[in-house]
Amino acid sequence: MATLNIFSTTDEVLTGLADFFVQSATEAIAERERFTVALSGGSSPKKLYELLASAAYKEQVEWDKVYFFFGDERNVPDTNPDSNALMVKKALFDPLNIAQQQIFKVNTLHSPDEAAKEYAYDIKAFFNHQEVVFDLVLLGLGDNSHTASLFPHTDILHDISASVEPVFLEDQQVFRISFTALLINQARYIAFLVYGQGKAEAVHHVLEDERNIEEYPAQLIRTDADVHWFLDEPAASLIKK
Ligand SMILES: O=C1O[C@H](COP(=O)(O)O)[C@@H](O)[C@H](O)[C@H]1O
Repeated sequence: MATLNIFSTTDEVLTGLADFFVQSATEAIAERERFTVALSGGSSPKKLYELLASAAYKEQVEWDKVYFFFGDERNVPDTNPDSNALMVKKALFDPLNIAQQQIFKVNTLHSPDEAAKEYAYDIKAFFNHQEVVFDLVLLGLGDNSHTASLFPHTDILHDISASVEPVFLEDQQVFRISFTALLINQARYIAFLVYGQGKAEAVHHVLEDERNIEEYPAQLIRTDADVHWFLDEPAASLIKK
């Protein structure tokens, strides 16, 4: 069973996850002298990144030993307001002066297919072509139960490689580039950040409904105790068990 951490307020959720990030980083650096983390995008995590860059947290992590990746990216230039890379640059990388060689971004100047292949290669090369095991993968949850860019009824849900793939979203007529579920599931720790009443139904479907990955893709993510959900009470309000 995944570990559920439920807090009263959004600020408490963010602090809970920031503390978990620090703990995971400290453990990884002590054991392997580096911390590899795949970041999530979208609307929810910006506040987490700002918190990690704040005075309260910035001295708690050896940032020069942290290597950053992106679990998914929009197929837009990294100057576009929709870019996950731009959001993280403003919220985390620039305030902490993270060196470019610690940041592994998707090259969205290439076609989605090429960008995904190139990113998969860069990741494998970073891990010396051994099994890719991130220390931590951060995830969000869309109100349609997508996570990373594993969207309902897309081909990537059936991908059986631990890799990076392009995803076409028919309803929006846009591409994204995303880790596959298998790549995410190889991580040491996985943490979901989910807050707000608007996410309550998705949380219930993913954690408690019958398995239906076409409708609830986040059910593809493993559910052992090293998968930590950080929720506020509104987002957790439809959890029955
Ligand atoms: O894991 C992720 O989830 C979000 C959905 O989060 P939201 O806060 O925007 O609702 C997703 O779109 C994002 O790209 C991804 O990394």
